Amino acid sequence: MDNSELTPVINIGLNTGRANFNYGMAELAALSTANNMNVVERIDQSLPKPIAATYFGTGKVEELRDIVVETGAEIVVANDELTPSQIRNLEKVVKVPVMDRTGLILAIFANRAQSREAKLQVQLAKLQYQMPRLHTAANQSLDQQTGTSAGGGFTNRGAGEAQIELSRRTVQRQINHVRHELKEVNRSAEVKRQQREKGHLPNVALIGYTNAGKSTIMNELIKRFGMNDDKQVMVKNMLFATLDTSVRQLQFEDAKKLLLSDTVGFVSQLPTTLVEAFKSTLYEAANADLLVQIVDYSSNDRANMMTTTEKTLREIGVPDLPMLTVFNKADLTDSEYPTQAGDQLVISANDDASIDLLVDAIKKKVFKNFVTATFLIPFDKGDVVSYLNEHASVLNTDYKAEGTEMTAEVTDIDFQRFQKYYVSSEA
Ligand SMILES: Nc1nc2c(ncn2[C@@H]2O[C@H](COP(=O)(O)OP(=O)(O)OP(=O)(O)O)[C@@H](O)[C@H]2O)c(=O)[nH]1
Ligand SMILES: [Mg+2]
Repeated sequence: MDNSELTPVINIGLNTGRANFNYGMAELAALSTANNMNVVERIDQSLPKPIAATYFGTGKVEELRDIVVETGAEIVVANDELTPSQIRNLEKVVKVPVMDRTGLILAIFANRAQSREAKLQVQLAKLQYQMPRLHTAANQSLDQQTGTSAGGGFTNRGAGEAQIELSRRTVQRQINHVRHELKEVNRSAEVKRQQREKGHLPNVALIGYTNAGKSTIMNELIKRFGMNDDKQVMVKNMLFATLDTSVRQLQFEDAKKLLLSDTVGFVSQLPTTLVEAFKSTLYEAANADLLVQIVDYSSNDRANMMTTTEKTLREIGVPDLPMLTVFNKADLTDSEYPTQAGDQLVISANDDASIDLLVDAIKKKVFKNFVTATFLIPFDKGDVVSYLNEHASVLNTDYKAEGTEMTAEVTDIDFQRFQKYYVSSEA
Protein backbone atom coordinates (compact mmCIF):
# COMPACT_ATOMS: atom_id res chain seq x y z
CA MET A 1 0.00 0.00 0.00
CA ASP A 2 1.47 3.38 -0.87
CA ASN A 3 1.06 6.30 1.49
CA SER A 4 -1.60 8.02 -0.58
CA GLU A 5 -4.09 5.32 0.42
CA LEU A 6 -3.36 5.89 4.09
CA THR A 7 -5.01 8.49 6.30
CA PRO A 8 -2.47 11.17 7.29
CA VAL A 9 -2.43 11.54 11.07
CA ILE A 10 -0.51 13.34 13.79
CA ASN A 11 0.52 11.44 16.92
CA ILE A 12 0.52 13.50 20.09
CA GLY A 13 1.85 12.47 23.48
CA LEU A 14 2.28 13.91 26.93
CA ASN A 15 5.70 13.34 28.46
CA THR A 16 5.12 13.21 32.19
CA GLY A 17 8.64 11.97 32.82
CA ARG A 18 7.78 8.26 32.65
CA ALA A 19 10.81 6.19 31.74
CA ASN A 20 9.15 4.45 28.83
CA PHE A 21 7.54 7.47 27.18
CA ASN A 22 9.41 7.03 23.90
CA TYR A 23 8.55 3.36 23.78
CA GLY A 24 4.87 4.25 24.24
CA MET A 25 5.09 6.76 21.37
CA ALA A 26 6.84 4.25 19.10
CA GLU A 27 4.06 1.81 19.90
CA LEU A 28 1.44 4.47 19.08
CA ALA A 29 3.07 4.96 15.68
CA ALA A 30 3.05 1.19 15.04
CA LEU A 31 -0.59 1.00 16.11
CA SER A 32 -1.44 3.91 13.80
CA THR A 33 0.26 2.16 10.88
CA ALA A 34 -1.66 -1.01 11.75
CA ASN A 35 -4.83 1.05 11.39
CA ASN A 36 -3.98 2.19 7.86
CA MET A 37 -2.72 5.57 8.97
CA ASN A 38 0.38 7.42 7.88
CA VAL A 39 1.99 9.29 10.77
CA VAL A 40 3.08 12.61 9.26
CA GLU A 41 4.16 14.25 12.50
CA ARG A 42 4.71 13.53 16.17
CA ILE A 43 4.20 16.24 18.76
CA ASP A 44 5.18 15.83 22.41
CA GLN A 45 4.65 18.12 25.33
CA SER A 46 6.42 17.79 28.68
CA LEU A 47 3.98 18.38 31.51
CA PRO A 48 3.68 16.81 34.96
CA LYS A 49 0.08 15.82 34.15
CA PRO A 50 -2.52 16.37 31.41
CA ILE A 51 -4.41 19.69 31.35
CA ALA A 52 -7.92 18.76 32.49
CA ALA A 53 -9.74 20.62 29.71
CA THR A 54 -7.50 20.15 26.69
CA TYR A 55 -4.83 17.48 27.47
CA PHE A 56 -2.09 19.72 26.00
CA GLY A 57 -1.58 23.32 27.15
CA THR A 58 -3.36 26.08 25.24
CA GLY A 59 -0.30 27.27 23.31
CA LYS A 60 0.56 23.72 22.29
CA VAL A 61 -2.99 23.11 21.08
CA GLU A 62 -2.71 26.23 18.85
CA GLU A 63 0.58 24.91 17.51
CA LEU A 64 -1.10 21.56 16.86
CA ARG A 65 -3.82 23.33 14.87
CA ASP A 66 -1.15 25.01 12.67
CA ILE A 67 0.62 21.71 12.04
CA VAL A 68 -2.68 20.02 11.17
CA VAL A 69 -3.22 22.67 8.52
CA GLU A 70 0.38 22.52 7.24
CA THR A 71 0.51 18.76 6.94
CA GLY A 72 -3.07 18.12 5.88
CA ALA A 73 -3.48 15.63 8.71
CA GLU A 74 -7.01 14.28 8.90
CA ILE A 75 -6.97 12.85 12.42
CA VAL A 76 -5.05 13.54 15.63
CA VAL A 77 -4.22 10.47 17.70
CA ALA A 78 -3.35 10.92 21.38
CA ASN A 79 -1.16 8.48 23.29
CA ASP A 80 -3.39 8.39 26.36
CA GLU A 81 -7.03 7.71 27.03
CA LEU A 82 -8.73 11.11 26.89
CA THR A 83 -11.85 12.25 28.69
CA PRO A 84 -14.89 13.01 26.51
CA SER A 85 -14.48 16.73 27.21
CA GLN A 86 -10.78 16.72 26.33
CA ILE A 87 -11.67 15.21 22.98
CA ARG A 88 -14.46 17.73 22.46
CA ASN A 89 -12.30 20.72 23.40
CA LEU A 90 -9.36 19.60 21.29
CA GLU A 91 -11.60 19.03 18.29
CA LYS A 92 -13.01 22.55 18.63
CA VAL A 93 -9.55 23.99 18.06
CA VAL A 94 -7.83 21.58 15.70
CA LYS A 95 -10.98 21.06 13.61
CA VAL A 96 -10.26 17.45 12.73
CA PRO A 97 -11.39 14.35 14.66
CA VAL A 98 -9.31 13.47 17.72
CA MET A 99 -8.91 9.83 18.62
CA ASP A 100 -7.32 8.44 21.74
CA ARG A 101 -5.16 5.37 22.22
CA THR A 102 -8.07 3.26 23.36
CA GLY A 103 -10.17 4.26 20.36
CA LEU A 104 -7.26 3.39 18.07
CA ILE A 105 -6.74 -0.08 19.55
CA LEU A 106 -10.49 -0.71 19.42
CA ALA A 107 -10.50 0.28 15.75
CA ILE A 108 -7.70 -2.18 14.95
CA PHE A 109 -9.41 -4.98 16.82
CA ALA A 110 -12.66 -4.22 15.00
CA ASN A 111 -10.90 -4.45 11.64
CA ARG A 112 -9.17 -7.73 12.50
CA ALA A 113 -12.00 -9.63 14.16
CA GLN A 114 -12.98 -12.68 12.11
CA SER A 115 -14.84 -15.13 14.29
CA ARG A 116 -18.25 -14.45 15.73
CA GLU A 117 -16.82 -14.50 19.25
CA ALA A 118 -14.09 -11.97 18.45
CA LYS A 119 -16.59 -9.71 16.66
CA LEU A 120 -18.96 -9.75 19.60
CA GLN A 121 -16.14 -9.13 22.07
CA VAL A 122 -14.92 -6.13 20.11
CA GLN A 123 -18.44 -4.80 19.79
CA LEU A 124 -18.96 -5.09 23.53
CA ALA A 125 -15.71 -3.27 24.26
CA LYS A 126 -16.65 -0.54 21.78
CA LEU A 127 -20.11 0.01 23.20
CA GLN A 128 -18.67 0.26 26.70
CA TYR A 129 -16.10 2.75 25.49
CA GLN A 130 -18.80 4.81 23.77
CA MET A 131 -21.16 4.92 26.71
CA PRO A 132 -19.62 7.93 28.49
CA ARG A 133 -18.71 9.55 25.17
CA LEU A 134 -22.09 9.65 23.48
CA HIS A 135 -22.13 13.37 22.86
CA THR A 136 -18.64 13.75 21.44
CA ALA A 137 -17.40 13.28 17.94
CA ALA A 138 -15.01 10.60 19.13
CA ASN A 139 -17.37 7.78 18.23
CA GLN A 140 -17.84 9.34 14.86
CA SER A 141 -14.14 9.15 14.10
CA LEU A 142 -14.01 5.67 15.60
CA ASP A 143 -16.83 4.56 13.34
CA GLN A 144 -15.25 6.15 10.30
CA GLN A 145 -12.09 4.26 11.05
CA THR A 146 -13.74 0.91 11.57
CA GLY A 147 -16.45 1.24 8.99
CA THR A 148 -19.05 -0.10 11.37
CA SER A 149 -22.20 1.58 12.41
CA ALA A 150 -22.77 0.50 16.00
CA GLY A 151 -23.57 3.68 17.85
CA GLY A 152 -23.00 5.72 14.71
CA GLY A 153 -26.43 7.27 14.93
CA PHE A 154 -25.80 8.81 18.31
CA THR A 155 -22.91 11.07 17.57
CA ASN A 156 -24.92 14.11 16.76
CA ARG A 157 -23.13 16.90 18.60
CA GLY A 158 -26.12 19.20 18.79
CA ALA A 159 -28.21 16.61 20.53
CA GLY A 160 -29.97 17.69 23.69
CA GLU A 161 -29.83 15.97 27.05
CA ALA A 162 -33.01 13.98 26.38
CA GLN A 163 -31.51 12.70 23.19
CA ILE A 164 -28.35 11.67 25.03
CA GLU A 165 -30.39 9.87 27.67
CA LEU A 166 -32.28 8.03 24.94
CA SER A 167 -29.00 7.12 23.27
CA ARG A 168 -27.63 5.86 26.54
CA ARG A 169 -30.58 3.57 27.01
CA THR A 170 -30.23 2.32 23.45
CA VAL A 171 -26.54 1.61 23.92
CA GLN A 172 -27.23 -0.13 27.22
CA ARG A 173 -29.77 -2.31 25.41
CA GLN A 174 -27.19 -3.11 22.76
CA ILE A 175 -24.67 -4.00 25.45
CA ASN A 176 -27.14 -6.38 27.07
CA HIS A 177 -27.91 -7.93 23.72
CA VAL A 178 -24.23 -8.47 22.84
CA ARG A 179 -23.55 -9.92 26.29
CA HIS A 180 -26.39 -12.36 25.80
CA GLU A 181 -25.10 -13.46 22.40
CA LEU A 182 -21.59 -13.82 23.77
CA LYS A 183 -22.90 -16.12 26.47
CA GLU A 184 -24.41 -18.34 23.78
CA VAL A 185 -21.11 -18.48 21.88
CA ASN A 186 -19.20 -19.06 25.10
CA ARG A 187 -21.47 -21.89 26.05
CA SER A 188 -20.34 -24.01 23.12
CA ALA A 189 -16.73 -23.00 23.75
CA GLU A 190 -17.23 -23.99 27.37
CA VAL A 191 -18.43 -27.47 26.36
CA LYS A 192 -15.26 -27.95 24.31
CA ARG A 193 -13.15 -26.73 27.21
CA GLN A 194 -14.78 -29.12 29.64
CA GLN A 195 -14.20 -32.02 27.28
CA ARG A 196 -10.54 -31.09 27.11
CA GLU A 197 -10.27 -30.76 30.85
CA LYS A 198 -11.74 -34.22 31.29
CA GLY A 199 -8.83 -35.52 29.26
CA HIS A 200 -6.37 -34.34 31.93
CA LEU A 201 -3.85 -33.31 29.33
CA PRO A 202 -1.34 -30.65 30.32
CA ASN A 203 -2.22 -27.21 28.98
CA VAL A 204 0.53 -25.09 27.47
CA ALA A 205 -0.23 -21.51 26.40
CA LEU A 206 1.83 -19.39 24.00
CA ILE A 207 1.60 -15.81 25.15
CA GLY A 208 3.41 -12.55 24.61
CA TYR A 209 3.60 -9.25 22.83
CA THR A 210 1.84 -8.88 19.50
CA ASN A 211 3.86 -9.90 16.40
CA ALA A 212 6.47 -11.83 18.42
CA GLY A 213 5.93 -15.06 16.47
CA LYS A 214 3.48 -17.01 18.65
CA SER A 215 1.35 -18.25 15.75
CA THR A 216 4.43 -19.11 13.67
CA ILE A 217 5.75 -21.31 16.48
CA MET A 218 2.29 -22.83 16.95
CA ASN A 219 2.25 -23.79 13.26
CA GLU A 220 5.71 -25.33 13.38
CA LEU A 221 4.59 -27.47 16.32
CA ILE A 222 1.32 -28.44 14.59
CA LYS A 223 3.25 -29.43 11.47
CA ARG A 224 5.42 -31.84 13.41
CA PHE A 225 3.25 -33.06 16.25
CA GLY A 226 -0.35 -32.20 15.34
CA MET A 227 -3.12 -34.55 14.31
CA ASN A 228 -3.51 -35.15 10.56
CA ASP A 229 -6.50 -32.90 10.09
CA ASP A 230 -5.22 -30.07 12.30
CA LYS A 231 -5.47 -26.70 10.69
CA GLN A 232 -2.65 -24.18 10.76
CA VAL A 233 -3.33 -20.83 12.38
CA MET A 234 -2.95 -17.47 10.66
CA VAL A 235 0.47 -15.82 10.62
CA LYS A 236 0.87 -12.24 9.48
CA ASN A 237 3.40 -9.51 9.85
CA MET A 238 1.00 -7.12 11.50
CA LEU A 239 -0.12 -6.18 14.98
CA PHE A 240 -2.96 -8.29 16.37
CA ALA A 241 -3.09 -10.87 13.58
CA THR A 242 -4.55 -13.30 16.11
CA LEU A 243 -7.72 -12.35 17.98
CA ASP A 244 -9.09 -15.83 18.67
CA THR A 245 -7.67 -18.55 20.81
CA SER A 246 -6.80 -21.73 18.91
CA VAL A 247 -6.15 -24.93 20.81
CA ARG A 248 -4.46 -27.96 19.26
CA GLN A 249 -3.47 -31.31 20.65
CA LEU A 250 0.13 -32.32 20.15
CA GLN A 251 1.41 -35.86 20.42
CA PHE A 252 5.11 -36.65 20.63
CA GLU A 253 7.03 -39.75 19.54
CA ASP A 254 6.84 -41.18 23.06
CA ALA A 255 3.02 -40.91 22.93
CA LYS A 256 2.93 -38.08 25.47
CA LYS A 257 0.28 -35.53 24.66
CA LEU A 258 -0.46 -31.96 25.55
CA LEU A 259 -2.76 -29.14 24.55
CA LEU A 260 -1.19 -26.04 23.05
CA SER A 261 -3.02 -22.74 22.73
CA ASP A 262 -2.22 -19.62 20.75
CA THR A 263 -3.95 -16.42 21.71
CA VAL A 264 -4.27 -12.68 21.23
CA GLY A 265 -1.04 -10.72 21.65
CA PHE A 266 -0.49 -7.90 24.10
CA VAL A 267 0.39 -4.22 23.80
CA SER A 268 0.94 -1.74 26.60
CA GLN A 269 -2.12 0.05 28.00
CA LEU A 270 -4.45 -2.52 26.51
CA PRO A 271 -7.82 -0.86 27.15
CA THR A 272 -9.60 -2.29 30.18
CA THR A 273 -12.81 -2.61 28.15
CA LEU A 274 -10.93 -4.92 25.76
CA VAL A 275 -9.30 -6.92 28.51
CA GLU A 276 -12.74 -7.32 30.07
CA ALA A 277 -14.39 -8.30 26.78
CA PHE A 278 -11.63 -10.74 25.86
CA LYS A 279 -11.57 -12.51 29.24
CA SER A 280 -12.97 -15.74 27.86
CA THR A 281 -10.46 -15.76 24.99
CA LEU A 282 -7.67 -15.20 27.47
CA TYR A 283 -9.04 -17.87 29.76
CA GLU A 284 -6.82 -20.47 28.08
CA ALA A 285 -3.73 -18.66 29.33
CA ALA A 286 -5.14 -18.31 32.84
CA ASN A 287 -5.86 -22.01 32.90
CA ALA A 288 -2.52 -23.23 31.62
CA ASP A 289 -0.04 -25.49 33.37
CA LEU A 290 2.81 -23.74 31.60
CA LEU A 291 3.13 -20.35 29.93
CA VAL A 292 5.55 -20.01 27.06
CA GLN A 293 6.28 -16.33 26.65
CA ILE A 294 7.45 -15.51 23.13
CA VAL A 295 9.63 -12.41 22.81
CA ASP A 296 10.85 -10.75 19.61
CA TYR A 297 14.58 -10.95 20.25
CA SER A 298 15.32 -8.70 17.28
CA SER A 299 13.44 -5.76 18.80
CA ASN A 300 15.28 -3.13 20.82
CA ASP A 301 12.12 -2.73 22.87
CA ARG A 302 12.07 -6.34 24.01
CA ALA A 303 12.55 -5.50 27.71
CA ASN A 304 9.55 -3.15 27.61
CA MET A 305 7.56 -5.76 25.70
CA MET A 306 8.24 -8.30 28.42
CA THR A 307 7.19 -5.86 31.13
CA THR A 308 4.01 -5.18 29.16
CA THR A 309 3.31 -8.90 28.90
CA GLU A 310 3.80 -9.48 32.60
CA LYS A 311 1.58 -6.49 33.49
CA THR A 312 -1.16 -7.67 31.15
CA LEU A 313 -1.09 -11.18 32.62
CA ARG A 314 -1.63 -9.70 36.06
CA GLU A 315 -4.49 -7.57 34.73
CA ILE A 316 -6.25 -10.60 33.25
CA GLY A 317 -5.82 -12.32 36.58
CA VAL A 318 -3.43 -15.02 35.43
CA PRO A 319 -1.91 -16.61 38.51
CA ASP A 320 1.81 -17.08 38.96
CA LEU A 321 2.36 -20.00 36.60
CA PRO A 322 5.54 -21.77 35.56
CA MET A 323 6.96 -19.97 32.53
CA LEU A 324 9.49 -20.52 29.78
CA THR A 325 10.80 -17.38 28.11
CA VAL A 326 11.55 -17.85 24.43
CA PHE A 327 13.58 -15.21 22.61
CA ASN A 328 12.45 -15.72 19.02
CA LYS A 329 13.62 -14.30 15.66
CA ALA A 330 17.27 -14.87 16.64
CA ASP A 331 17.99 -15.24 12.90
CA LEU A 332 17.58 -11.46 12.67
CA THR A 333 20.25 -10.92 15.32
CA ASP A 334 23.93 -11.78 15.65
CA SER A 335 23.19 -14.21 18.48
CA GLU A 336 23.93 -17.87 18.28
CA TYR A 337 20.86 -20.13 18.31
CA PRO A 338 19.31 -22.36 19.47
CA THR A 339 20.57 -22.03 23.02
CA GLN A 340 19.10 -22.54 26.45
CA ALA A 341 20.02 -21.20 29.86
CA GLY A 342 17.66 -22.33 32.58
CA ASP A 343 14.13 -21.34 31.61
CA GLN A 344 15.28 -19.02 28.82
CA LEU A 345 15.70 -20.08 25.21
CA VAL A 346 17.02 -18.28 22.15
CA ILE A 347 15.52 -19.67 18.96
CA SER A 348 14.29 -18.99 15.44
CA ALA A 349 10.81 -20.24 14.62
CA ASN A 350 11.66 -21.65 11.21
CA ASP A 351 14.70 -23.61 12.36
CA ASP A 352 14.21 -27.34 13.09
CA ALA A 353 16.89 -27.52 15.78
CA SER A 354 15.18 -24.60 17.54
CA ILE A 355 11.84 -26.37 17.56
CA ASP A 356 13.52 -29.55 18.91
CA LEU A 357 15.05 -27.58 21.75
CA LEU A 358 11.75 -25.85 22.51
CA VAL A 359 9.81 -29.12 22.55
CA ASP A 360 12.41 -30.63 24.83
CA ALA A 361 12.18 -27.69 27.23
CA ILE A 362 8.36 -27.77 27.25
CA LYS A 363 8.29 -31.52 27.84
CA LYS A 364 10.74 -31.28 30.73
CA LYS A 365 8.47 -28.72 32.36
CA VAL A 366 5.07 -30.30 31.90
CA PHE A 367 5.93 -33.97 32.16
CA LYS A 368 8.24 -33.68 35.11
CA ASN A 369 5.68 -35.26 37.41
CA PHE A 370 5.54 -38.47 35.41
CA VAL A 371 6.31 -41.87 36.85
CA THR A 372 6.87 -45.15 35.06
CA ALA A 373 4.90 -47.89 36.74
CA THR A 374 3.46 -51.33 36.09
CA PHE A 375 -0.22 -51.98 36.83
CA LEU A 376 -2.17 -55.21 36.87
CA ILE A 377 -5.71 -54.39 35.82
CA PRO A 378 -8.53 -56.94 36.35
CA PHE A 379 -10.34 -57.93 33.15
CA ASP A 380 -13.58 -56.32 34.31
CA LYS A 381 -11.81 -52.92 34.45
CA GLY A 382 -11.62 -52.39 30.72
CA ASP A 383 -12.21 -48.66 31.23
CA VAL A 384 -8.89 -48.34 33.08
CA VAL A 385 -7.07 -50.10 30.24
CA SER A 386 -8.61 -47.80 27.66
CA TYR A 387 -7.90 -44.75 29.81
CA LEU A 388 -4.21 -45.66 30.03
CA ASN A 389 -4.04 -46.41 26.32
CA GLU A 390 -5.47 -43.03 25.57
CA HIS A 391 -3.79 -40.82 28.16
CA ALA A 392 -0.51 -42.42 29.11
CA SER A 393 2.45 -43.56 27.11
CA VAL A 394 2.13 -47.31 27.38
CA LEU A 395 5.50 -49.02 27.16
CA ASN A 396 4.33 -52.62 27.44
CA THR A 397 1.10 -54.65 27.63
CA ASP A 398 0.87 -58.31 28.70
CA TYR A 399 -2.17 -60.48 29.20
CA LYS A 400 -1.88 -62.47 32.45
CA ALA A 401 -4.30 -64.90 34.07
CA GLU A 402 -5.36 -62.23 36.61
CA GLY A 403 -5.76 -59.38 34.14
CA THR A 404 -3.93 -56.98 31.83
CA GLU A 405 -0.44 -56.00 32.91
CA MET A 406 0.54 -52.58 31.63
CA THR A 407 3.76 -50.66 32.07
CA ALA A 408 3.16 -46.99 31.39
CA GLU A 409 4.39 -43.48 32.06
CA VAL A 410 1.62 -41.74 33.96
CA THR A 411 1.19 -38.41 35.69
CA ASP A 412 1.52 -38.48 39.45
CA ILE A 413 -2.21 -37.70 39.63
CA ASP A 414 -3.11 -40.74 37.53
CA PHE A 415 -0.66 -42.79 39.54
CA GLN A 416 -2.61 -41.98 42.72
CA ARG A 417 -5.87 -42.85 40.98
CA PHE A 418 -4.73 -46.29 39.84
CA GLN A 419 -2.56 -47.11 42.81
CA LYS A 420 -4.67 -50.11 43.77
CA TYR A 421 -3.62 -51.82 40.52
CA TYR A 422 0.02 -50.92 40.97
CA VAL A 423 2.51 -53.79 41.12
CA SER A 424 5.98 -52.37 40.53
CA SER A 425 7.93 -49.33 39.57
CA GLU A 426 10.99 -48.74 37.41
CA ALA A 427 13.97 -46.72 38.48
N1 LIG B 1 12.78 -13.69 10.76
C1 LIG B 1 11.87 -14.26 11.52
N2 LIG B 1 10.59 -13.92 11.40
C2 LIG B 1 9.68 -14.52 12.22
C3 LIG B 1 10.05 -15.50 13.17
N3 LIG B 1 8.93 -15.90 13.83
C4 LIG B 1 7.91 -15.19 13.30
N4 LIG B 1 8.33 -14.37 12.33
C5 LIG B 1 7.53 -13.41 11.54
O1 LIG B 1 6.96 -12.44 12.42
C6 LIG B 1 5.66 -12.03 11.98
C7 LIG B 1 4.65 -12.21 13.08
O2 LIG B 1 4.49 -13.57 13.34
P1 LIG B 1 3.19 -14.18 14.03
O3 LIG B 1 3.48 -15.63 14.28
O4 LIG B 1 1.94 -13.85 13.29
O5 LIG B 1 3.20 -13.36 15.41
P2 LIG B 1 2.16 -13.43 16.64
O6 LIG B 1 2.97 -13.40 17.89
O7 LIG B 1 1.25 -14.60 16.47
O8 LIG B 1 1.40 -12.06 16.46
P3 LIG B 1 -0.11 -11.61 16.90
O9 LIG B 1 -1.04 -12.71 16.52
O10 LIG B 1 -0.32 -10.37 16.18
O11 LIG B 1 -0.06 -11.42 18.38
C8 LIG B 1 5.39 -12.87 10.74
O12 LIG B 1 5.71 -12.11 9.60
C9 LIG B 1 6.31 -14.07 10.87
O13 LIG B 1 6.67 -14.63 9.63
C10 LIG B 1 11.46 -15.84 13.26
O14 LIG B 1 11.91 -16.67 14.06
N5 LIG B 1 12.30 -15.19 12.42
MG1 LIG C 1 -0.75 -14.68 16.24
